Amino acid sequence: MMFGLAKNNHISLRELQVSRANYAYCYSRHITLSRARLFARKSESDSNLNTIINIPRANVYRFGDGNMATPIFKDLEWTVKDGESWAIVGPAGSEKTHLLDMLLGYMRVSPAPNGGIYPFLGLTDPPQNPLQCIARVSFIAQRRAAGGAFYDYTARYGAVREDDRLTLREVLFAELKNEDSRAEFDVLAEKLELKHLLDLPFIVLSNGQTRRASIAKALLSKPELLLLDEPLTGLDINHRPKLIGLLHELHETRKPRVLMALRPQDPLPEWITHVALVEGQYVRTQTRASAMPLLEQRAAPKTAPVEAQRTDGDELVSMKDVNVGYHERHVLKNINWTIKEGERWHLHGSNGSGKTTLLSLLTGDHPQSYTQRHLVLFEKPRRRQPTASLQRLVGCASPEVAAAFPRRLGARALSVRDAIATGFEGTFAYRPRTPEMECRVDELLAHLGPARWSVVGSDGNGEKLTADFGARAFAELAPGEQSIVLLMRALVNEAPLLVLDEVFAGMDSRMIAAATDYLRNELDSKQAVVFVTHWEEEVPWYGQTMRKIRLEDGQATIQ
Ligand SMILES: Nc1ncnc2c1ncn2[C@@H]1O[C@H](COP(=O)(O)OP(=O)(O)OP(=O)(O)O)[C@@H](O)[C@H]1O
Repeated sequence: MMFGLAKNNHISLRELQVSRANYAYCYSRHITLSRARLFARKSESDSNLNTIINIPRANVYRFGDGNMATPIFKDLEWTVKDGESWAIVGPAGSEKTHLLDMLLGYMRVSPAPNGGIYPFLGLTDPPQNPLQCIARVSFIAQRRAAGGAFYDYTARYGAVREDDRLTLREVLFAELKNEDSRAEFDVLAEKLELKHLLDLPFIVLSNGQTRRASIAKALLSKPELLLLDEPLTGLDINHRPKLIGLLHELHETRKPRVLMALRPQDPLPEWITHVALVEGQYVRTQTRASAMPLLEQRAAPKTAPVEAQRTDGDELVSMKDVNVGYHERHVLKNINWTIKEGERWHLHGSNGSGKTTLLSLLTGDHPQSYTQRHLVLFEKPRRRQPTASLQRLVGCASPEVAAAFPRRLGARALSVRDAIATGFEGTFAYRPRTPEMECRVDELLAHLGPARWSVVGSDGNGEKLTADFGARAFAELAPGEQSIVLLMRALVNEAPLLVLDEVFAGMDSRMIAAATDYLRNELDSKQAVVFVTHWEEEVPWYGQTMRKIRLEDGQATIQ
């Protein structure tokens, strides 16, 4: 439930004003030029008329940066013709996001392409405004998602009264332009498998359900171009091909054209004909055939087997016939599950199958954890286990924690070190630290800090890089950096149980490699882990003795 529906909501107001001003200027210039071209164009070739994206050769800067500053992208040359199907692929989430920002007008392209980035929008009279014709849906964690204060993500677990919350139907209906759009709405709800969720409060939708709803909302606004930032993140294995098929269908009919940013390890959809490979300051644009060998090289490295895990530990969690429901809706049905010391679990199942709900019982976040007949957590029935103790006994990183974590700026901003150290108590507030705590934070920063994953980390300057990173404001970090800091927060207390839900979301390949290495080699053999991902090969213990629990429609199968 962390993904807001507002388009581009991670852009600050200042940036938005600047870019709107820039767009207003470009748009009026675009209108003047396009009108002139519209009449002159009869003599132009068809191929010019079919240009969707046009950047002949340019550097790309942040607004406010002069031409002498280091560009975000250098010598970018990119032309997209109508009928071509492009994907932006790159190991670093932030670089792909910058390229999408540029397409949205949030970066300065120098020299500005004659007639604007999107010549095809200038073909009508009057020309269309790019700001209103392009929609972006982003699935990576938003940099300032929670703003300054912590918000109570557990509200979702209450039995929300359905009449006092905005339903999914209401959220989507707000996008309908007229009565005719109703029929399209029905088709879209069917195709994105949202029909059965329409009358639920929007707040209770699972991560995957929220992502599908975000796409529906963007499509109902009828853009000419839909930009999707890592659309496969958090989608279950069945929904991925369905979504990719739907996007293909839309792209073929140009309703709308689709451009998505993918990770190198995501399968490249069959219908993609061209790839813009983003690495550092350079974007290499090429055909699918020439990009494939490079993509295969860059896919996340497979993990090799290490030692078998222990199976003779004490019980940390015991659930018998656990049920969770809201009115007549049963979300968990008679779950029996025991977690012992040292066990490594992969929890998986379709979107909406109940994984987050199950984990919220372990972390004590769910009010119905108190009413279970048999839910024993760390040798005590849940009712006798205070929530504050559970917060210390369970190290947790999840999309919910990421969305709720405070992102204050200014005097009360949490530094990276402060943010990691909140994990000692499992809270979200600053706490003074003992020298031992400082040492533990140092240890984690050495293993998981920028010296391990930053592109400038290997030049012998690791200590300074780590120290500087530790002092930075958490709220100012890129989304992938925030994700790895929140993983460190979950690990810092060396809790007996770790709950790691979609922890790699938004991380770059190098960060994932460092985190995988830590989880495989540095945990105490007594620590138990529940790892949640829709990508089995991402589980650090993939291919080894690993326990699996699968949820389907609220029922568990232990494998
Ligand atoms: N308060 C509530 N009232 C009604 N239904 C709810 C409520 N909270 C959650 N649900 C429903 O419970 C189901 C399970 O949600 P949950 O978030 O546990 O799924 P999940 O397996 O974690 O999914 P995902 O993989 O998409 O994150 C969903 O269908 C969701 O809509």
